[in-house]
Amino acid sequence: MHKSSRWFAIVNPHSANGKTRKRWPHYLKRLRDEGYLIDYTYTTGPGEGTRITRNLLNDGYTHIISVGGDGTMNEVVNGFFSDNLLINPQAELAVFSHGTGCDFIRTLQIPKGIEGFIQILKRGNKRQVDVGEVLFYDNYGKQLQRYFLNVADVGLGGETVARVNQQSKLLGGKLSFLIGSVISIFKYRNKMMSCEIDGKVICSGRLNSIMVANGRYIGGGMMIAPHAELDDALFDVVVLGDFSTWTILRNIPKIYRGTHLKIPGVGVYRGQSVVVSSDQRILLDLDGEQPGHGPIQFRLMPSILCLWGY
Ligand SMILES: Nc1ncnc2c1ncn2[C@@H]1O[C@H](COP(=O)(O)OP(=O)(O)OP(=O)(O)O)[C@@H](O)[C@H]1O
Repeated sequence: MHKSSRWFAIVNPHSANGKTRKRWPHYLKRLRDEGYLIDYTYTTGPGEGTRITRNLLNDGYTHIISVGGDGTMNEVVNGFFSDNLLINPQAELAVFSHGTGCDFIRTLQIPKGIEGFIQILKRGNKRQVDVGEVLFYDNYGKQLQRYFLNVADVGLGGETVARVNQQSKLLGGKLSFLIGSVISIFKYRNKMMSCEIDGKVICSGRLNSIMVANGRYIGGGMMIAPHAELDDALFDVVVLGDFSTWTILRNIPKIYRGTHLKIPGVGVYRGQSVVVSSDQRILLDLDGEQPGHGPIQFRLMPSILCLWGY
C-alpha cells in the first residue's frame, strides 16, 4: 500500500514521565481497531523526532502523528522543514498529545487521551496554521534556527527551563520542575531588553519577560496569550514589565485564567516579525527547552502547515 495513505506515528516513550511507553501498544491497537493504517517508531533520544520526521517525509510519507508532549511536537514540526523550506507542502500533522504539560492542544480545545484523538481523525477537520521561526545564538556564538507552533518566550521562562533541565539530571520529574520554578522566580532579575515589532521599537527598559505566541498556553495551563490564534497570520506578543517577585507570584492565578492583560505593566501587541535584544544575557524558552540566547529574532510564516484537530 502506498505510504501516502498511511499514518506514521513518532512516539516519544520517555514523555509523560515514561507513561507513553507503557500505554502506546494499547493506543495503537485502538487506532488499528478503528481501521487506521498506522506505522510507528519510538524516538531513542532528544532531537530524534526531527531527524525521523525529515526521513519519513523524504521517503514519501505524508501523514505524521506526533505522540508525546509539546517537546516532541516541537521536534516533529522542525522535521517538516529543511533548508528553510517545507519538505513536502502536502504533508499533514496530527498531534496526539501525551505529555506532562500538553499546552499546545489546549488552544485547539481538543480533549486529551486516545478517544479524543480518534475523534480528531474521524472528524477529519484540518487547517493551514501559522508556524514561527526563531533565530538565536548558542554558547559558542553560532546563530541557530528553529521553528515553533506554540509559544516562545524570553526572560524568566528561559532561566526557569535552564535551571529545571540542569536539576532534572539529579532529581527527575515534577519535583525538579517545581523546585526549579520557585528558585528561578526568586533568583531572576528583570533584564534590560528592547522589543521591536515589524520594525518599530514597542518597548525598551527593564522587563520580566517577552512572550511570542502563536498558541495560547504555556507552563502546564497558563493562558498567557488569551487572544492568540494559530491561523490569524500574527504573533500575539505579551510583555511582562518590571514586576517584582511578589507581583509575579500574586498574579499567577490571573495568568492561569488569562485575565492578566489588564494588569498595569502588561503590554499586548501583534505582528509578524519580532526582535528581542539586550546587552545582558537573555535566555530563550522554546516549548520547555532552552536552546540558546539573544539577540533573538522571530518571524511568522502564515498558513504554512496543515494541522489536524479543528
Ligand atoms: N527516547 C527518549 N529518551 C529520552 N528523552 C527523549 C526521548 N525521545 C525524546 N526525548 C526528549 O524528551 C523530552 C520531553 O518530551 P516531551 O516534551 O514530549 O514530553 P513531556 O515533557 O512529558 O511533555 P510536555 O512538554 O507537554 O510537558 C524532549 O525534549 C525530547 O527531546
